[in-house]
Amino acid sequence: MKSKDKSKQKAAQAAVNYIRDGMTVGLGTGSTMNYFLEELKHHVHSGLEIQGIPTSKQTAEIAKENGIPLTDFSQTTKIDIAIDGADEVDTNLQLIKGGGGSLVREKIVAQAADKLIIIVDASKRVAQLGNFPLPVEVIPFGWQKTAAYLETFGCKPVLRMADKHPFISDNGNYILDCAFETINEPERLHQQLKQLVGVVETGLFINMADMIISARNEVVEKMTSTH
Ligand SMILES: O=C[C@H](O)[C@H](O)[C@H](O)COP(=O)(O)O
Repeated sequence: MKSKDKSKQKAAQAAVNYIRDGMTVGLGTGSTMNYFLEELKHHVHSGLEIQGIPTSKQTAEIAKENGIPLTDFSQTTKIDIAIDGADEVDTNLQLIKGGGGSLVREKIVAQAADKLIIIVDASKRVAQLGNFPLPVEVIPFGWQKTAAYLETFGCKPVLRMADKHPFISDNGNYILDCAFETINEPERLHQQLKQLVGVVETGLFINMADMIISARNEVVEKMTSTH
């Protein structure tokens, strides 16, 4: 296993310790989360009783294959904890997410959860956000116009493609990957972009993470938020 994968797995294993019997658990999306689902599967098979809320069709499928029980989000009154990956994490626990295109559902589930734990390999930790192009989910209608407005905020938006066609999110939308030179004020930028008609959501997760669990090979580090 490559060192980055080992690190993702270590962080995922550390996060499973926060899951208790009876919890409703938000299940994020991505390769790091897949390690978490693998780990959770073992605990469920050993008797851990949880209900999962998947943040994507992909995660729902993997959870089902692994025998992890899922529940209907619309009928859920409380999510005790959500676990998810991230593309970048800064020193204030602000995040860029959406590399896998699931940012909207991830953010809805994270917002509904009492606690959000982010699991990453340590290479995702940065002093300042912005090296990773910011995913912004947009309505397909007039996306070129939305992209032009986004550009005025100092980025180069690129329409995400999959097999020579625009990538379509689980919500039927497009993703514009917006490369900024750097993001100095993530909260302000998120608010500004959110105001544009056509923007559904940005991949900036501001003041949402309660804990970051990062790993470099065997070494696991935890950062907790004060917000
Ligand atoms: O849309 C995808 C998510 O925000 C992922 O959590 C994020 O892209 C990190 O994915 P990975 O664990 O594969 O690096």
